[in-house]
Amino acid sequence: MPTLASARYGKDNVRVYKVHRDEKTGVQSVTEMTVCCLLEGQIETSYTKADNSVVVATDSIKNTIYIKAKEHPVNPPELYASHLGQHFLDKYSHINAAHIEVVVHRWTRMTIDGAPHPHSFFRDGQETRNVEATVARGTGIDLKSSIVGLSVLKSTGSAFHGFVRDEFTTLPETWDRILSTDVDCAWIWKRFPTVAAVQNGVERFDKAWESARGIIMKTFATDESASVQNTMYKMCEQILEAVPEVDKTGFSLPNKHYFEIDLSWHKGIKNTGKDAEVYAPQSGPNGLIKCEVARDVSTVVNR
Ligand SMILES: O=c1[nH]c(=O)c2[nH]c(=O)[nH]c2[nH]1
Repeated sequence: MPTLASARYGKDNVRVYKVHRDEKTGVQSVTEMTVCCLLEGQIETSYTKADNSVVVATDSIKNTIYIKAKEHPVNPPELYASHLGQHFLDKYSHINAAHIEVVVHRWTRMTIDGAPHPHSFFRDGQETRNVEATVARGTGIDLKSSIVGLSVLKSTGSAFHGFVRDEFTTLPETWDRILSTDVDCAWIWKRFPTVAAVQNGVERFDKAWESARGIIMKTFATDESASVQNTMYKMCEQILEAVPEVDKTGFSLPNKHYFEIDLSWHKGIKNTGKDAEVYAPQSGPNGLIKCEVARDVSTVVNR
């Protein structure tokens, strides 16, 4: 007999903008985010028996996302996601877990005539700050924070040699190459028992984001990279060192290739090896290198 093996539902792609107006200074600050909120619980009969009495309408879930953004700070997103998820458990006894995803888009304050502008912003890249929160009855709050879509490139200081050479290999070894990727870096927090525990010491979330972003940039720039694998591992080690409340961190990095172009067919132009200046950036295929690094073995076993 078929059995409902898993079920969750809710609203995705809810776009929210919130402004904070400092009445004293006249300075305004803005946050734009995209929210997904999915619920789990005793909702089986809505699937199996057409019983809508257990369904909190996804339209109501969308409304709740707005109301909670009005009632609570939306920064840091870890705190907002925790408040939002906890609400569904407090309000509906048959809901056992809320899965919240928040994507925060960049609105960076403009500098005009050398001074920060009080109410004008620009989008300085597609990078987002993301949070996934699972708020579960009797368990607590699991938070995963991430940086997604931070595009970086270095024009030297990267090598790749010593890899397997066999009858499938055409790639030459290189001691000097372009390295470029779109950083997707996540860090998983030790479980929080309550929203109050998330709130207590809430500065930890912005500090961790700043630390991770700084470590990623500095390591990418300064490491004499032997491979994407080794450089990302070095970043993970430093993030775990910098943020003691994080159990595990990891990366998913595309290796965006830039191919040399042999232009010798045109007047004998030299454009390869040490003479390479004009390259062809590739859209695909790309390498894709992932890893997770845990603080200790017990974390690997438990999660
Ligand atoms: O840093 C790299 N890691 C690889 O695994 C790999 N494979 C490849 O073709 N180029 C690269 N570069």
